[in-house]
Amino acid sequence: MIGFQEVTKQFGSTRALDQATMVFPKGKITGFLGPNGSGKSTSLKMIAGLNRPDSGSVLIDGHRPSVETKKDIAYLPEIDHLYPWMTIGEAADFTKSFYEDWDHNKYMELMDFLQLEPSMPIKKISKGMRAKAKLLLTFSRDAKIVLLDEPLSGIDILTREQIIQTIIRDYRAGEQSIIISTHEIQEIEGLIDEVIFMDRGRAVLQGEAEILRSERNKSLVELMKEVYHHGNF
Ligand SMILES: Nc1ncnc2c1ncn2[C@@H]1O[C@H](COP(=O)(O)OP(=O)(O)OP(=O)(O)O)[C@@H](O)[C@H]1O
Repeated sequence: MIGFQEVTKQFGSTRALDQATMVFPKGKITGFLGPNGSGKSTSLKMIAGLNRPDSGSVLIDGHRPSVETKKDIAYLPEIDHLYPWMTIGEAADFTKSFYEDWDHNKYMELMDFLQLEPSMPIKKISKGMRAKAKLLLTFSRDAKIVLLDEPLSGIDILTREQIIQTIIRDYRAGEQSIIISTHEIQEIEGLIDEVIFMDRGRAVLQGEAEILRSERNKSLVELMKEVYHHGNF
């Protein structure tokens, strides 16, 4: 379980997180939803150990983010972080050198499934292919925690479908925790067990997707519209 307890993070005059309290349950897929600037990327970076709270605490199975917790986390950032001068195969070798949980068989299978080739130069491939290459590197590890920051953003519909299938393909329910940040809930509604809605640096609604749907008799898309258009629920 990953828990945020009253976490605040300020960048200059911008409060990215404002006493955010939320729980990402273990072994589940959590949809981490919210408009631009609501604090999703800041939260994921905090779990990945790339930034620290100004106040409050973040605990991953009871431990503060550290070099040790990083070993169990596969993080797919929103930005295009692949080195353009590498081929996909070189980027894979580079990633592999950092992590003990690299699974070569999974890498080969996913490469085939995503219709990528190790010899493809990153600077020459399309945006959709780069998104798939990022996913390939993330899911070729057997990480206990997978953080996907906007994995579908700016990607065409067929590639989106492939990305969703990749997420479902090897997911180890109960063992692996996946957090997917997005503002496009439609694509992931069928995939997620849990949901957290962020607004202005706070988690404003969270819970099991199925329970929220039945309690409120609404789809998550409708619920999202209600949360963000009226600001109360
Ligand atoms: N390193 C930084 N320096 C300055 N401001 C930052 C930094 N990182 C985030 N912010 C600001 O903090 C706020 C929250 O940003 P964050 O990226 O966490 O939101 P988000 O929900 O992920 O949004 P998006 O969907 O646009 O990525 C924004 O106003 C953003 O501009």
